[in-house]
Amino acid sequence: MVHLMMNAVTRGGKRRLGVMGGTFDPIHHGHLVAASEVAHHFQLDEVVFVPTGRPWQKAEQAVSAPEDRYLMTVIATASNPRFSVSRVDIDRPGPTFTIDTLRDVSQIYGHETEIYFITGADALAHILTWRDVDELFKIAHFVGCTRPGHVLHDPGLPEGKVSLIEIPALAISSSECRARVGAGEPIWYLVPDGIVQYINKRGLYRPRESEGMGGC
Ligand SMILES: Nc1ncnc2c1ncn2[C@@H]1O[C@H](COP(=O)(O)OP(=O)(O)OP(=O)(O)O)[C@@H](O)[C@H]1O
Ligand SMILES: O=C(O)c1ccc[n+]([C@@H]2O[C@H](COP(=O)([O-])O)[C@@H](O)[C@H]2O)c1
Repeated sequence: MVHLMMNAVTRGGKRRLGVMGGTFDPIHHGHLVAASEVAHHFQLDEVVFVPTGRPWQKAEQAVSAPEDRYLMTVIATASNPRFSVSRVDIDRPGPTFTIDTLRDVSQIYGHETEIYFITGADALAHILTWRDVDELFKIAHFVGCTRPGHVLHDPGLPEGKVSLIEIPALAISSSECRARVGAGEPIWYLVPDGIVQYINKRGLYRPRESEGMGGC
């Protein structure tokens, strides 16, 4: 079910592009289901996943190499013809701001494209802290996905610029996946099979001494 905070999203026969930004460390089925549900409800022609380069609000935490996160995103989305992955954020030097993501994407896809920025309810709650927030709402419509454990307390979002969509609850997070791998617990079926294999192959999320001692 879709809860619209505005009554209608303009259509006008334009191409509709979903943009899903995230750290994707690693990408998991929560991300993929959210993108799929938003694509279905808003009849998006394509969803482009954009792994962050340097997520400035996660500066305090260790984040895997951009190239690993990019490759995992490619692997996870490869089987869906409507999903693609962009390098714009990982190739841009400096901290990642969504305003730059949206400017780059709209330049690549052209101004005849309506952009829907897909994000979780947790991220949306902090959107007013994002760089050039007023400009963001001029470039894209924002779609906030409900996420288990996160209730959106409207921080004062502009009317008509944001929609909320309830998606099937998948209580998965990247941090939980990383913790499970670190503890030697399985992440099969929380992430696509190819991601389990990529994490094993690259030894991601493991304490150094246990490297090579088994699979996820
Ligand atoms: N299970 C989920 N359901 C719905 N949205 C999700 C889910 N997991 C993540 N998201 C959303 O996807 C976007 C990108 O998420 P991100 O890459 O930071 O993953 P994460 O699981 O939130 O990571 P971490 O646990 O490290 O914070 C965010 O907007 C986030 O809210
Ligand atoms: O533009 C900003 O200031 C900004 C601040 C925090 C997060 N974001 C974006 O929000 C998306 C989700 O981020 P994260 O860290 O929850 O994976 C991702 O595309 C980030 O670039 C953007």
